[in-house]
Amino acid sequence: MPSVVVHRDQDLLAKAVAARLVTRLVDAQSASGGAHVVLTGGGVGTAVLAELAAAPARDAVDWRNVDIWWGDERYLPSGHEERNETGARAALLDHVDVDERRVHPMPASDSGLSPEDAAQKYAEELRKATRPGDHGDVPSFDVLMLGLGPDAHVASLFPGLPALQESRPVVAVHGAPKPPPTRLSLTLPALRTAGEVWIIAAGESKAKAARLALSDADPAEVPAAGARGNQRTLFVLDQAAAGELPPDISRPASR
Ligand SMILES: O=C(O)[C@H](O)[C@@H](O)[C@H](O)[C@H](O)COP(=O)(O)O
Repeated sequence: MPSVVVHRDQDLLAKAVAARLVTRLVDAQSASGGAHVVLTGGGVGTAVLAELAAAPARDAVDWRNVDIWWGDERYLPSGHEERNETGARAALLDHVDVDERRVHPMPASDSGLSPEDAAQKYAEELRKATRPGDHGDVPSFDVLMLGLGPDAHVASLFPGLPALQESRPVVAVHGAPKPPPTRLSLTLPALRTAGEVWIIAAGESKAKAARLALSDADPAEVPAAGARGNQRTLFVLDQAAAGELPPDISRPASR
């Protein structure tokens, strides 16, 4: 059963998730010597990274010992301002001492690869990073962050699209309703290899999606309902996004 934490507003939510991420990465590094984190695009996901860059405890994380992945990417040229990688670098990665060999952006459209071949290339990069004890062809991500669309999409898994039926770990997405139409995305099976999945959403426009995502709805129609970690699933919402949840779980953590 997913847990739900509600914060007063979007700004406090981003700060609180940044603090939670520091602790999660430090705990993972202490336990296993390294950490695998999957970043998300979108406004809230990028705001979390910016708050992390500014967080006093930021450098409690050994940034050279973190593998950084993406849950999805817009299929645009490298460096394009709309790429999730571009936003993540500006918000955080350019401000911490990461080991570039362990930063794993999804291929860009100027790679010369078709979206399908780009997806296959990323799947191969994921497979090469697996360690003994991982589940299948994807590393056991310590934490995988997801933004939430008003239609309950996560990553680039949009309701009704074929990507939701995929068993492969990475797919090309065409005809995405959120521009740009061509994207790359981890699939639900790949998301589920994560120890912890955090779904992060703010704003009234996400309230219905959050309610549906917490139900046992069909992931083909409500993709976020299929986004579950194998140890923990956490919804971190602001009060507005929690507005359609029962009072006993939509109580804010702080006023
Ligand atoms: O590439 C993307 O657009 C994101 O991966 C997407 O899944 C995003 O996280 C949600 O659409 C929420 O976006 P907002 O937080 O900006 O509402």
